[in-house]
Amino acid sequence: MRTAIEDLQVTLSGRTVVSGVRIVAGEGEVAGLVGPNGSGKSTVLRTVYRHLRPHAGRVVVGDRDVRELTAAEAARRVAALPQERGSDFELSVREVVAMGRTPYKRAFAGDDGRDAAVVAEALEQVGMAGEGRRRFSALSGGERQRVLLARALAQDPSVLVLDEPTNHLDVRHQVELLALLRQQRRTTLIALHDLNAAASVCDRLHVLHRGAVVASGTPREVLTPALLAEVFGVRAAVVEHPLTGDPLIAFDHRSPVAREVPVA
Ligand SMILES: Nc1ncnc2c1ncn2[C@@H]1O[C@H](COP(=O)(O)OP(=O)(O)OP(=O)(O)O)[C@@H](O)[C@H]1O
Repeated sequence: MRTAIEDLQVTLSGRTVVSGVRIVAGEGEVAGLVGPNGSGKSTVLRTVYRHLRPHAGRVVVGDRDVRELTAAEAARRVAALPQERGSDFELSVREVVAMGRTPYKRAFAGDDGRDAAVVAEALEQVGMAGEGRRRFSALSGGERQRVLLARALAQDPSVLVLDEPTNHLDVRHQVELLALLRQQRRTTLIALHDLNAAASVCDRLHVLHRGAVVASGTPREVLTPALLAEVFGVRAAVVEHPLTGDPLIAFDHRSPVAREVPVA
């Protein structure tokens, strides 16, 4: 479902943390939010999954402002893998993933066969089939993350919101997760620190810097050496990936550029 973040402003503890943010993710598009620490990526995503209320502006999913939806309607439209990930569920893996089916249930209804099939498929997609009986609290950080992604997939949302989903994942699971997102063709908003991963998985990138969007476009348009120097304070060459043809950023780990260069 098309998702539009319109002129968003968020104020936290009296401080304007993001302002004037406009981001549109078209139907089926993977829209990436990238930017340095503290640039506002999580804050923007939190307004999409209604963890934060905007001070001004709005988030429109399909034809509805997310603030006007009931909790169940919102949960059927938007599922999130937030940065703050619970670890204290005294539940099994399967029970955690089954929580994703809640917005489809009537009060006191039990699991039906379809719910069980959706849960099983979601676990399969994240490579956790066969782990359903394990205690969630006994999993490693990366395993928990995959289970929470399965919960979001089981929610079968129109829009998926992922905040740093590759944190904690080993390289194989990073690659698998990104491939899964590409296959899904589901409208997705994703914050990523790994710019090469962002270049390979995102249709469009939106670069946040000090709470504002300073560039939007395809990865090729956006990820230029000049932008990497200005926004991220790094020296890098952008070449073509020899296997995929995607932009590939080769960082110069020996010499950062001066920070605090004003952005045009
Ligand atoms: N409750 C709060 N009160 C005041 N300031 C806050 C609060 N929560 C976050 N901030 C500030 O808002 C700014 C944006 O934070 P946010 O978490 O959105 O950035 P981010 O781009 O996701 O960062 P990171 O890459 O480090 O995860 C930061 O300067 C942060 O310190």
